[in-house]
Amino acid sequence: LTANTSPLQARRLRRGIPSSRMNALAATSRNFKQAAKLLGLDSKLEKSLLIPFREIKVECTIPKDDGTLASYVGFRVQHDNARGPMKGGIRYHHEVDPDEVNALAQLMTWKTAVANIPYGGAKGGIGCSPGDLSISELERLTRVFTQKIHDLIGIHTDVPAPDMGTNAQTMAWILDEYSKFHGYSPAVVTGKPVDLGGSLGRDAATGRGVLFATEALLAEHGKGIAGQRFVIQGFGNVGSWAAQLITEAGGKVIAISDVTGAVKNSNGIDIAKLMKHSAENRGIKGFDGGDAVDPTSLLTEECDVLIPAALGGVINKDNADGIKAKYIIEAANHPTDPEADEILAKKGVLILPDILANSGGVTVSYFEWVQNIQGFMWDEEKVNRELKTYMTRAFRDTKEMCRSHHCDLRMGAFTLGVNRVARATVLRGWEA
Ligand SMILES: NC(=O)C1=CN([C@@H]2O[C@H](COP(=O)(O)OP(=O)(O)OC[C@H]3O[C@@H](n4cnc5c(N)ncnc54)[C@H](OP(=O)(O)O)[C@@H]3O)[C@@H](O)[C@H]2O)C=CC1
Ligand SMILES: O=C(O)CCC(=O)C(=O)O
Repeated sequence: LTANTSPLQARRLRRGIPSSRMNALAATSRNFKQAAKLLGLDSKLEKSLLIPFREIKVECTIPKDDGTLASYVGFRVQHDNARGPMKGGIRYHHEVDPDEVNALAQLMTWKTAVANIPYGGAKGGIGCSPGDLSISELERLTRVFTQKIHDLIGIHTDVPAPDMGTNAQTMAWILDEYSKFHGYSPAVVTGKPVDLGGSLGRDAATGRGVLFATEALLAEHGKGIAGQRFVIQGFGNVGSWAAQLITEAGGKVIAISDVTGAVKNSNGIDIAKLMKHSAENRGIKGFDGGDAVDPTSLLTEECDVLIPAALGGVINKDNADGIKAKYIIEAANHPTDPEADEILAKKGVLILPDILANSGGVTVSYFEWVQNIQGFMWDEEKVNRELKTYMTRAFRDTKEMCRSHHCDLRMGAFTLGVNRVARATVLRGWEA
């Protein structure tokens, strides 16, 4: 750390995250522009696709439990609605900033198009540390945020869902607060509790989608999940489900980290035991089923498959050269900077990009919304079966774009998503 190190860089360095990550919006827009070039998009259409539909910034002031007032900034960026209502999660994290929310909203537009579900893209967030707030403070914050944005979201306009730091309970509060203004509206959010119309299988969906996408990629190389060694960064909703399902499928998870620490066991970590430990101790730290390792070295551990399932920008020009995995499955959103992409491509590392790899979550959110609108509940087997069909098709369509546009998997997915959104935009008549 030097005198010039910003507070954000300092926090990241202490957690072992290289500080030289690119600005999230610059990185995402760079990938978009490369895809637009490969597709030969009209320059005016290109420009219009990049500009968000609407950016909302609200001040959320709540009384804390101790009677003092606290103020937080909330964002919702609605990026594009050419293919349907805008869709995307709401993140509670101290690093939430407008550029990152913008980038994540844009990624949602391409992701829903890659998954071929009838949505556009959006994302929201509140700059706060959810772990430092009590349950009642979190509820008050969520309700105030909903009061500020309720007339800009809706079943056919913008449908939020959970992301980092939020969960089914957060969605239940949004649903309740929104319903005070608009009448009972379960379809206004997805990822809500099953008792309130949530879908069976949504909680596991992103992790399960990661499993299906990984299976599809490995199968191309004559491999299966069984026998592969996995390293996972993040042990929240996505990371923990991915770890469980990979283990059930015969894969060996040899190292995992969360914000409290990292653990390694070359014989394979007992995930059920780690889940119990993590729930009882609020994190991985202190787990005795392996050796505690430095979280800084987790991403460069020797393994077959690396799954970042936490923050953005963690794989960048500082550490890309040290990565030893043969495959990277992007369960997190934008974990890899474009500069790292170039380094990893030269090393022959294959990257399954976020907008394909983690699209299982939004896909089952779509199933949830459909069930709410139909007033009919699917069984979990049907949800998982349909999810597999959607993930496999998205992988196949991406590979087809790779072949026709002579590009890697990231550009295959970007060209697929951008092309579908561009087609819908032109069909709707974008130039009056
Ligand atoms: N939830 C969903 O359906 C979807 C999520 N995603 C993406 O997946 C990623 C994870 O989201 P989700 O699982 O929902 O979030 P959660 O909040 O449930 O979990 C995040 C996990 O990341 C850990 N983490 C935070 N910072 C670090 C760090 N510096 N090093 C290691 N681990 C860290 C957290 O640790 P701790 O708990 O100790 O703070 C926690 O284990 C995000 O990028 C999100 O955008 C993508 C698609 C859908
Ligand atoms: O389930 C959803 O609607 C969105 C999930 C999400 O935020 C994401 O895919 O990044």
